[in-house]
Amino acid sequence: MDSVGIGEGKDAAQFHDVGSHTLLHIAEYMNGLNVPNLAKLGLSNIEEIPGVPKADKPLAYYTKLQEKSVGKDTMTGHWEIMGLNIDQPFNVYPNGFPDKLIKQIEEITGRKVVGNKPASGTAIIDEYGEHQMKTGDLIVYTSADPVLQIAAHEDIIPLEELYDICEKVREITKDPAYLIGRIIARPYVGEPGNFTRTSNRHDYALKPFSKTVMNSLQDGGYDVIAIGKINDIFDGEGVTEAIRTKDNMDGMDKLLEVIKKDFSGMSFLNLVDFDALYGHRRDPEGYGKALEAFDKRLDEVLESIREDDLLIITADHGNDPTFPGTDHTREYIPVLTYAKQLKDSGKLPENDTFADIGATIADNFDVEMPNHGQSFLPKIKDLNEWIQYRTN
Ligand SMILES: O=P(O)(O)O[C@H]1O[C@H](CO)[C@@H](O)[C@H]1O
Ligand SMILES: [Mn+2]
Ligand SMILES: [Mn+2]
Repeated sequence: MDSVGIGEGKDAAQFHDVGSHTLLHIAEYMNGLNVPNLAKLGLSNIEEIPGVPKADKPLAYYTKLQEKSVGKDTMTGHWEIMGLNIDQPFNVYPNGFPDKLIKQIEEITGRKVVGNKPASGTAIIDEYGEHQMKTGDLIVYTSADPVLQIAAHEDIIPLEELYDICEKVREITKDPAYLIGRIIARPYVGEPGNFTRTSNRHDYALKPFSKTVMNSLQDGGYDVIAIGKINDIFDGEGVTEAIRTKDNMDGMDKLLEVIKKDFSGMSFLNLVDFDALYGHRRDPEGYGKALEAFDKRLDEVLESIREDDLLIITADHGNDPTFPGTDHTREYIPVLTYAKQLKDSGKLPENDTFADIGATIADNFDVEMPNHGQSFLPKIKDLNEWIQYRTN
């Protein structure tokens, strides 16, 4: 659940995020969230969320985790979940990108650049879209995240060309001096005053700085099925199959297809709408409705998972839609760990790294453990019974 944080992290002050709480503030705004599946798994046992009854006997083992890495962006969050600790932050560009880079982009693309500042993606196309339609200039912008985004009208700069431009910009910014996490193609359509972005967005990320649990799984001969943005976030590292999605509901459809097929390993789904359509847009109502729609689809997930499947529901950072600004918030992430075979449930330790999740997965498959994180498995009481079950 991209950006579904559960309260300010211990170090929120360093990120100017004191008081942020994505789940709580959405639930307050909605006068209570209607998420019965998350409720029975134990969401309010982590921390009470308005409208979400605390389960007497939650189905899941639950906790919240503090981020260890020095960033609150998507790549940092996901990489940490898969066992890394990013102690050297990516670069951010609050005053835009250096002239030298902009000139280089103009040279290799033969197009002029406009924008070159931090902006919200919908606002920047309102500002420069009409100009782009007239001139074919590239709209380059960034945010509080380490991203270089290029917005282009699909009728003016064809998708193929936009992707090609982004690949080239990715190449020239691999120089460690830049340390830009992602180059992102942001295509849109429509007329001035009525532009909309399309699902043809494409991210070109740096490769993870070292081996992740996904690489360990792949090396161990397991499948790693990436659904949604996951393949981009890891630049394909450790991914054995990548499935693209159009939106959250399509992501849930694809997840259900994967759950029903025969494979051995991990499937990793990212639901980005929470973040992109509602968190950054500061739309608590849309966010709340999206959480409720997600929860409805959990009916099917809880039904379809097999006896030997382990389901982990979590997030990568916060994005409190009631907080000032339009950026991510440094928050704890919720963790719900469920398997049909588990007869017990309870609280897991509140550790200081998201890497506990990757460590749990590596431990589960008995592949190389990451350098960070501790597996939950020893804390899960009836695990022996479960392991016996799944190895039979
Ligand atoms: O405002 P938009 O274009 O949605 O950009 C958002 O999307 C970027 C990548 O997730 C974030 O860095 C944030 O800036
Ligand atoms: Mn994210
Ligand atoms: Mn985001």
